[in-house]
Amino acid sequence: MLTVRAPATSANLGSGFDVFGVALDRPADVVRVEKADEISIEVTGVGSQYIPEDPDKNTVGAVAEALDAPARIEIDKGVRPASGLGSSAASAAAAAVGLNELYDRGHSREELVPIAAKGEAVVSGDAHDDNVAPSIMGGFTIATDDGVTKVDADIPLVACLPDIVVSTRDARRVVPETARVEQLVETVGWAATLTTGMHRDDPHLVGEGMNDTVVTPARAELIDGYSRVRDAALDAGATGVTISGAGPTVIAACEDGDRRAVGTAMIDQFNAVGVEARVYQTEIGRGATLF
Ligand SMILES: Nc1ncnc2c1ncn2[C@@H]1O[C@H](COP(=O)(O)OP(=O)(O)OP(=O)(O)O)[C@@H](O)[C@H]1O
Ligand SMILES: N[C@@H](CCO)C(=O)O
Repeated sequence: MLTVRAPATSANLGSGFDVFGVALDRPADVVRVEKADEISIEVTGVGSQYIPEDPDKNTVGAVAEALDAPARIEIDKGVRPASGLGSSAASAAAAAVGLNELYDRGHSREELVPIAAKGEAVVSGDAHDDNVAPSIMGGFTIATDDGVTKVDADIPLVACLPDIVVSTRDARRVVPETARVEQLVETVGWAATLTTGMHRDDPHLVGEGMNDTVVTPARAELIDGYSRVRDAALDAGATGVTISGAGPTVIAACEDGDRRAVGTAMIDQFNAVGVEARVYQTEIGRGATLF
């Protein structure tokens, strides 16, 4: 049996809707694959009771189909589903890397990205690459129709996951259909600033670029306490705060020594509105690892 660990990810980062993503050092899914005559899936771990084992409904089933790689697939979930931490993508990324190796398909990591994204289409109706790209390749990724550009960045992060469920499918329904030209201009500025920050390992530039006036305000309505959590994190030293992926996780960039204070401030504010939450003090990490 072959084992793969694929990390949680945070997509969008404010200004990079459906384009930017980062691999998080933790949490992660662990997927084991073994050749078989047909696809079978077993799911254990965090939130496994909400994850279908039917290959037509699980992201890894679509990946096995796309690679023509029937297998017995065991998923040990470390990333809670419907979290905004790329839970469905972590399993898909791990399966893509594992099955590619198991069947010696010879795809590069970049070539595996659109294959793993077929799994995302199963759950959200849309094959966006921004979670699977960093989960497979690691670092900060820019995923466009032309491919994936990766930067190995070193930025401290805090991800605060409240005990609320927001499905990507629902969160995509509230995305506005249009934006004003001024919003386009400011978004380009923030995205360029964030990308420069990643190249320089500068949490201040990254934080400055974690801004968005189009998608994030619409989605914030789905997350109880979002504004107060964001304000408290900034007061505690965060350099930027936004919704992670489709939410409900809230992600903050900060200096190394500020992670604990930022995390505590975020949990306190979720608790103040009656929502339990947990924090991952993390950083940008590596992509899927084969064992
Ligand atoms: N292997 C899998 N792991 C997790 N969720 C899965 C998997 N296969 C199917 N699903 C379904 O996908 C949905 C969760 O995916 P969704 O994209 O909404 O959340 P997420 O991956 O945590 O978020 P985001 O993409 O915003 O970071 C759940 O309905 C879950 O049952
Ligand atoms: N870019 C996607 C990530 C979630 O899968 C979104 O925000 O809807």
